[in-house]
Amino acid sequence: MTASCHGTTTGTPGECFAEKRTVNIGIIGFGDMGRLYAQKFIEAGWQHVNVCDLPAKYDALREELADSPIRVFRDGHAVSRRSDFIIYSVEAERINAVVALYAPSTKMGAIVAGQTSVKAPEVRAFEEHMPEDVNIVTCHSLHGPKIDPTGQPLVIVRHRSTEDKYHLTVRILSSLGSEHVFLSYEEHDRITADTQAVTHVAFLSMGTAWKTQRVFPWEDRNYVGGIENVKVNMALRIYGSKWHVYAGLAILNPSARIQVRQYALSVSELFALMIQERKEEFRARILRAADYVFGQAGEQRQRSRKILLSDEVLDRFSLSSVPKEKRKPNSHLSLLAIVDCWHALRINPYDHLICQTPPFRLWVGIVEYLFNDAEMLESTINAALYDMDTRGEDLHFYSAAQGWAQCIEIGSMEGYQLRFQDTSSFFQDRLADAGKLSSEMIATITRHIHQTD
Ligand SMILES: NC(=O)C1=CN([C@@H]2O[C@H](COP(=O)(O)OP(=O)(O)OC[C@H]3O[C@@H](n4cnc5c(N)ncnc54)[C@H](OP(=O)(O)O)[C@@H]3O)[C@@H](O)[C@H]2O)C=CC1
Ligand SMILES: O=C(O)C(=O)Cc1ccc(O)cc1
Repeated sequence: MTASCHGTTTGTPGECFAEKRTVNIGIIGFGDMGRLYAQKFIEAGWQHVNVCDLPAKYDALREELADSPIRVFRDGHAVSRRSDFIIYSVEAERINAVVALYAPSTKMGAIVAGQTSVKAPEVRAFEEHMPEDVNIVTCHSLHGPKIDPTGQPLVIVRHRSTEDKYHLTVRILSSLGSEHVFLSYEEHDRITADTQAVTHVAFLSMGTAWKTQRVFPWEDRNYVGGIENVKVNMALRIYGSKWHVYAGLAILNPSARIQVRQYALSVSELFALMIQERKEEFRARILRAADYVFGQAGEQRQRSRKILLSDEVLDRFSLSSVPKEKRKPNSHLSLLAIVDCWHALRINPYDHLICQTPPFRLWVGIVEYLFNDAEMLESTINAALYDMDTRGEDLHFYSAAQGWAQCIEIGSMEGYQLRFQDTSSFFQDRLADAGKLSSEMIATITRHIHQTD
């Protein structure tokens, strides 16, 4: 084994060959993310990857993985006893119960990590149930299971660890090829409350608003082209995913309520100004928020832009066969409200790009697109105040956003599930197409960003 595999994180996969033959990696929860991680560890040359799901799935998994180097065990006890590094990749809502169950079987001196999207409950569970000799270095991949982890952010939280176990963890996680972001668990939860929980509320509310109007947005010329494509593709992408992922990260994150509450308040206060046609107040509030988030518009009335979505990329990814017509003015209440929300909470979304998920990157991208185009922003403000078609749509968006925020506020997982499934079943015929198209859109935009870095 070379020196670089001892106590440093700089060893290349080749240099760490010996440790890849001896270290046992464990994964408890062989769902979408557990599978992705197991595959990546095997591809990187780790020879002992031990996995389990619920005992009831043991036989089926053994059969499925009969020809795979991944080793299947009956339960988390069997995985924990033999593994040096163990990742819990289960539903956030279950993390405490699952950790409590398997913690006593953890190998002495091992490292435990979790993949849940919210870290406070996970760290609490590890602290409460793990023996004191166990190291806690946890992680969170900020992308879904169908996205290539290469270059995507991977948060690593060193919570309680010796130096060598911490570096071993980083070397193991380097197999994913992601960009490491080192944070405390509190920082992680504060930032992801914005990059994930609030972003999802905006897209979920768009979906619910379309559903209550019985509108399939890909059939409606108002939702075709430009930033509308991002709204439609991302909303449907979320509704095509597992509800527990979104419910867990919103309801169990202690910072999410504060931020979601402010987003709902921003929607509500802006909507009140709109329907009262209080133009001066409304316009001044939007521009103050814009100055805070994007800086003062300079001589060319340009504000700062970092994501730089192009018209060509935006127009390329449409679910619709309806031709794009001249852009119809829209209030973009969802976008105005997020800038107002960032302003109210003194959040700089560009600082949060360190924890960007694909939907957040696109969200910031379309917001800056709107706020950078002075003409479009003025027509948006006018539509918000005086366009009666837009007002009807905004009423539905307003109601949906309040409903989602209340559901998160009261912390109802069941309510979240019912609301989520109610809207996703309305769109069910197009969810698969939207998932594919949005992944292509994300891949194109990721390439574009890396080329312009
Ligand atoms: N999907 C995503 O985009 C991302 C998800 N995450 C987080 O990663 C975690 C896993 O998500 P994901 O893989 O998508 O979810 P999945 O539902 O696909 O996987 C979770 C798996 O854990 C199993 N499980 C539950 N209890 C136990 C147990 N006691 N022992 C062993 N296995 C158990 C579940 O079984 P069953 O289904 O029968 O309950 C399921 O197969 C979540 O906390 C999520 O928030 C993080 C980043 C991205
Ligand atoms: O749509 C996507 O790609 C996502 O952003 C998925 C996602 C869901 C939960 C996470 O904790 C991280 C990423």
